[in-house]
Amino acid sequence: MLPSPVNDVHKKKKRRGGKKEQLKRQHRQERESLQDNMDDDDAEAFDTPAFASRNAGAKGLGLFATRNIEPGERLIQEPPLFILPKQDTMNAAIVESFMHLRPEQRAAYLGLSSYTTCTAKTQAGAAETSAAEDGATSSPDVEDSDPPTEETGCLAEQVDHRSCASDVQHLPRSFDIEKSCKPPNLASGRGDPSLEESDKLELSESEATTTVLSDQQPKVDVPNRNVHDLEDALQATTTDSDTRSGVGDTADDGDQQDRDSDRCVITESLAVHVVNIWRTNSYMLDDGINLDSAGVGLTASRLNHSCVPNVYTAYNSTSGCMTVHALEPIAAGDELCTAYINGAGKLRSERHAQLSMWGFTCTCIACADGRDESRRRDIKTLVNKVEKVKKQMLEGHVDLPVAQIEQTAGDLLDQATLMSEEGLLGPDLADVCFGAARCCMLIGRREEASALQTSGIGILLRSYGIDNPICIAALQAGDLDEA
Ligand SMILES: C[S@@+](CC[C@H](N)C(=O)[O-])C[C@H]1O[C@@H](n2cnc3c(N)ncnc32)[C@H](O)[C@@H]1O
Repeated sequence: MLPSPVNDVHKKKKRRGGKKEQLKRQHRQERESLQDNMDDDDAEAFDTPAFASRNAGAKGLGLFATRNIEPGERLIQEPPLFILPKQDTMNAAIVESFMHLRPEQRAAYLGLSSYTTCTAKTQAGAAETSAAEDGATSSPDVEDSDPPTEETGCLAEQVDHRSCASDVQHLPRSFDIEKSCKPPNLASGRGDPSLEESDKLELSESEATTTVLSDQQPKVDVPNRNVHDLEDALQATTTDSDTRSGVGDTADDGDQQDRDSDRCVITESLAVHVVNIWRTNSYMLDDGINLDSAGVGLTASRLNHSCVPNVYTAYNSTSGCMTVHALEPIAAGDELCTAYINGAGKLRSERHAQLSMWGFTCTCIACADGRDESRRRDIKTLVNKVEKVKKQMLEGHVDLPVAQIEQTAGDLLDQATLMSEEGLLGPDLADVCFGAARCCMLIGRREEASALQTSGIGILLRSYGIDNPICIAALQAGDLDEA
């Protein structure tokens, strides 16, 4: 369209519309160019990842920084292979989701490490052996780790809210936790001779039978030996169907070929392995509001645990991606570690009890022998102390005595300081800041409240990234400029 003189005059008039307009335009341009730069940086960051996967000694594989990393840098952004609602993380749902993956995804999934907490009724030994053969360096001798304090190895307090390795509470009602989830020595029958074969059931009868994801019969008869055999068989199933199709296939043949290559034969042992991989690698998909879904991300699955994590794993419910962000500066060569559990207010023995679900004893800096635990103990005391008041405030009690709110503000500030000193820099710290901000606000300490709110938002931005709905909501609620 040719420029119209009328439009031109109008534009000029508009342009002359005052300095305010000009400033606004300038700001908009600055914002746009900043956004462009950010996009470029992101593209660059994902072209050349800031980390590489390599051997992490006794931990198996791990992810290590290949260059210096800034706090808040997004390191991983990947859609989970599959997601399950938390209340549905039954074995059958896990196995079914696995069967619906594409063959190459199934192969990648089976390449993840698996700690054998659960074994098949008829194959207790085989499943355990296969996990070890599978390079699951995460399956140490149980004698080496803290012994579980109950015969089952599954304590109520081992149920964590961050990850699903300890999803025992979400197993089907008919599922007997006492019998189903055992450390490997018990499961294999080696550790407890009194254990009956029937006690070794992991999958319920209906879940454990051979299942075929196709209306046709499997072309490969899968022997119940170990997971490597099963993987080979799985591979053979797809290869067989691949080689069957020849030149000159019709479109129908193509469809048939697609269906064939999707075919997946599941035996009891493979099903158990699939479930154990889920238990070992799935994350609660923390979108900052709900923790009611879980998923497995191929890259994030290689992150090992530290009780002083330097990265945070989250879920962006808008993009549908799992994300991993740096919580602090990470030097080239350092390992990227996330926290499998929420261990802020927990002492080493409590953390270790929870982590036994993944089959290792943590040796991170916070777990080192002789490490002074007084700071964690103080955090624990404060967490318990403020819990009641926090609950009352969340329930909308505005008539709390000022002295009590002042005391709570002080306690939360102390907790935030201790957590920062302990290197606990994730969203839990943000929660403490927001709690303290709310207390300060209630007693008229507005400036302090605003500073705490800003710190909390900064932590959320570093942990989740600016495009995560939780950050967008926090920015809308808080002070945009200061954040
Ligand atoms: C989600 S996978 C992590 C990646 C795994 N290392 C691999 O090779 O694929 C979890 C398993 O890694 C191992 N692991 C993770 N953190 C560890 C740690 N701090 N110390 C020892 N082993 C660890 C355990 O065997 C655990 O069951």
